[in-house]
Amino acid sequence: MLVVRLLRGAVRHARRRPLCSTEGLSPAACGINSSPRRAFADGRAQNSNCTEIDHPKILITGGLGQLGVGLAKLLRRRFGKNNVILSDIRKPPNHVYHNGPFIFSDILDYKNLREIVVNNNISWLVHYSAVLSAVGENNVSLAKEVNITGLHNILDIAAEHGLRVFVPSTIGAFGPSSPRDPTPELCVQRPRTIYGVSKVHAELMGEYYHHRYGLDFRCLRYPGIISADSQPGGGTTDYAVQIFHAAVKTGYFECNLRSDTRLPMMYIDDCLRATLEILEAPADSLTSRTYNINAMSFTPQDLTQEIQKMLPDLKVTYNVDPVRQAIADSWPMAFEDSAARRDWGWKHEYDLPEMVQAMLTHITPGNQLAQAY
Ligand SMILES: NC(=O)c1ccc[n+]([C@@H]2O[C@H](COP(=O)([O-])OP(=O)(O)OC[C@H]3O[C@@H](n4cnc5c(N)ncnc54)[C@H](O)[C@@H]3O)[C@@H](O)[C@H]2O)c1
Ligand SMILES: C[C@@H](O)[C@H](N)C(=O)O
Repeated sequence: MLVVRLLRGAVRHARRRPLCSTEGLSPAACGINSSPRRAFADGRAQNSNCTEIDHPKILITGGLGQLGVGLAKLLRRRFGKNNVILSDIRKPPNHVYHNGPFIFSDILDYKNLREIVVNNNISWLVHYSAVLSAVGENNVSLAKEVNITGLHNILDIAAEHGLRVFVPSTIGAFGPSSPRDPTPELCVQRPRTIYGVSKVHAELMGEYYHHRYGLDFRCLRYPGIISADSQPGGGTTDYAVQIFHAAVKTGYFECNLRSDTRLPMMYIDDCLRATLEILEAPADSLTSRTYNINAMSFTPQDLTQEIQKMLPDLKVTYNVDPVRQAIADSWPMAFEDSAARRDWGWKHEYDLPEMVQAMLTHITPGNQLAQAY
């Protein structure tokens, strides 16, 4: 009886709402959304209104990692400095603190997260908090807590408040039984890491909430991301960032993956632009809620040779880390991303030579990681 009453209330509420004219609004944004954790409990479901989608107020969780600060910069250029709030559980460096709104937010604290969303009138949520692949294998319970319990909090809050929510997945959501060269959008997903398992869980939960509650869930499976001014957070693809700093600083790098380990990779500018593009894509252009995106694939040997074209003295030796190598050997070697290209016009700009040139241009002696963090 209670459920019937609440559903009737939700239908009445949806009828009272004005029709949305903005193109691309999801059912969530247009008011047929119900949240699992509270709306069914007290009938007070809230919904985004249409103008919030044109002028979103955005919260980025886990924003002090490799990707968050760059994304905040891009989104602030597009939507205004004060409309993008970075959050994390760590203290931001001064340059980040002074560049726009920053707030403490632990995704495991549901009540605090909810207060932040309500008090700041958040309409889009970019969920970047995570424990990455290599760190996750060293601390499975932390990875379960952050990547699974934390995700549940995010999805419930997003559904409750009618938010558009972006959750990145990864090449790590595939495993040794997936086709690896290339890996299609839809295929067997049996990852062998807690990171991968938690990301498959995130994809499926987000898609379930979309169908069950109308949540505007959007997800991209990122390749390994390569960035000049932010450190990677403990993943299997970290070598592809570290090699540049070693090349410029000492001319010597010890690689923890075998020289022939081929993995899909992407320059950060392409990754962040893809994220903005999927966030802005009209809902009716999306035939899926989870997309592969691809740019390039290379081995440590390919990367070394490309860097040596500009820094011929670079020397690389190999000291394989068995944990990272086993992970890399179970991941895609190349990624198939035709659905993203077809549905919302995804197109990468950086292949290996352009990426190497951009990285070495950014990593000048006056612009080292140590100074950025
Ligand atoms: N960087 C990549 O190569 C890559 C590739 C594929 C997918 N991704 C995904 O993109 C997202 C961002 O990646 P990243 O490289 O910036 O990660 P990162 O590891 O560099 O940063 C993650 C951030 O999450 C924060 N965090 C940890 N526990 C938290 C908690 N309880 N509450 C709030 N924040 C918490 C950390 O402090 C950290 O700043 C992640 O979801 C990751 O899985 C990244
Ligand atoms: C690929 C990605 O998810 C991350 N860089 C990791 O290696 O864990």
